[in-house]
Amino acid sequence: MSAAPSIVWFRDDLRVADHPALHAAVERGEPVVAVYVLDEESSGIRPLGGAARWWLHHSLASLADDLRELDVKLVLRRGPAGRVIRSLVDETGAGAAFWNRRYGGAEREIDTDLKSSLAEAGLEVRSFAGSLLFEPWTIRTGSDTPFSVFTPFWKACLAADEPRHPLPAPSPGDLTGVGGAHGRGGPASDDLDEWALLPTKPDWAGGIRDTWEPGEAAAHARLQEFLDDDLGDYAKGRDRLDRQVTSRLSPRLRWGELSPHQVWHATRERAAGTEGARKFLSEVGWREFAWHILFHFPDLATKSWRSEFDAFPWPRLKPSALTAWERGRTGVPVVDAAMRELWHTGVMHNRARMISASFLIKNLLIDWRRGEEWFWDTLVDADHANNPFGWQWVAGSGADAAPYFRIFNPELQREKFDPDGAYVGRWVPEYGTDDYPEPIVDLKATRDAALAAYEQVKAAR
Ligand SMILES: Cc1cc2nc3c(=O)[nH]c(=O)nc-3n(C[C@H](O)[C@H](O)[C@H](O)COP(=O)(O)OP(=O)(O)OC[C@H]3O[C@@H](n4cnc5c(N)ncnc54)[C@H](O)[C@@H]3O)c2cc1C
Repeated sequence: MSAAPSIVWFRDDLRVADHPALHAAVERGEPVVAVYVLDEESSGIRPLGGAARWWLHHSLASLADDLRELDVKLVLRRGPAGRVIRSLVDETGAGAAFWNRRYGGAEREIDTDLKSSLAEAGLEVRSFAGSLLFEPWTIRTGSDTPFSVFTPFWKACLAADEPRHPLPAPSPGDLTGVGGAHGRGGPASDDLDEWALLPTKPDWAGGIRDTWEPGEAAAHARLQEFLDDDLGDYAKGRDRLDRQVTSRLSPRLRWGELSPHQVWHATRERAAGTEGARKFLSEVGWREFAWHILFHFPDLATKSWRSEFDAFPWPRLKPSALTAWERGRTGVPVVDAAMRELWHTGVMHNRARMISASFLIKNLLIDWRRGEEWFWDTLVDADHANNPFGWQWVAGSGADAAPYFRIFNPELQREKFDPDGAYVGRWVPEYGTDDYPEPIVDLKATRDAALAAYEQVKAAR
């Protein structure tokens, strides 16, 4: 035995169960250095938004506790990830480095460079599939191209080998940290509090704190609760704004407190063949689809996936309209309810995301990128793929997107999906009183203007 430790680099996989990289370290048998790197410096890395930083803080604290139970200290480091990991290798004399794959463009570049330089230096370096059910390069059309339409994509996924069964969490005694019991003497770590991921002046996170408990244990508890109580209603009830039947697992999947493999198998074991399970897993399939699109089109957050949309004549931005939308003061009640739900809880119901995004793009005629950035900053589940994918889906410029001319009427959406007004009543209690503003735009006139502007996209095709 060489006793040269194994580095396990945690990224968007803040869990100890079904963690293939951690599992590989257990199998290798040497002491483990577990590390998380806050990288806000490498070129092309998108800095996290405020709500995401809040989640990250708490999820890291929870992971550190879980690793401590396994006798391993979570080492926190900050800086360009490639450089940080290389210096940790030098410091610890590591003989191996393991991580679960990332699929964004900049992240892949960092990981590929690092993999080859560490391998050249003689380390055993291995990466694993931990965050997606199907690797993006494995799901291809009959003519060997990536899919651009969801239904055949998901059919191809379902026809592929079933995703692997989740790996167990290591037990106490399976691992030892570098530096003795609980890794106290191991490599130095930053102090999580000093990263200042939590808001202080002002502390706007009260509503988010009341809504969520980040961490792997809470993620599993919610998965079980969803399967017990809500899955049966999911297929019929998932679009209703006034009911809570969706899983609310999106931040768990975003941060990897749960793996999609765990979700897949738990759902199938409980309810395989039911309508609820099929529908729910196909939504998890949309997450796969968004990530596969990002893998093949890394500029998804900034560039139109369908390039003819570059011709869209966005008018000059009216900052007051953008601010009214962000603050939930547009005078359109379902949009305002959605935007206030987002600000207060750090998430928004999927249908509300579609309605509020459509309103921004097609009634306020504001570029989808402005909306995407606001969601990026305010969502606890702000996801590199799902967020820009969702925005481009609504804008019409994305893969398998809603046709541009299909413009949501927020009033009809409210009647259909919040029939008793419970959702609007909860978030916009002053609706119907003199304190509530008049709509900032005329829905019909702005819809017509949006359709007229769209003619230029059609001409560019
Ligand atoms: C404009 C817009 C922006 C969005 N931004 C994000 C984002 O930043 N992060 C994010 O996770 N989702 C995003 N979505 C997708 C979707 O709204 C959320 O995943 C969903 O509302 C999360 O709630 P849930 O966990 O209860 O979903 P459930 O209905 O229980 O679905 C289970 C899981 O499937 C995945 N999923 C469900 N719907 C979608 C979808 N349409 N696209 C991709 N994956 C999906 C999620 O991981 C979700 O947790 C966005 C959608 C739109 C229209």
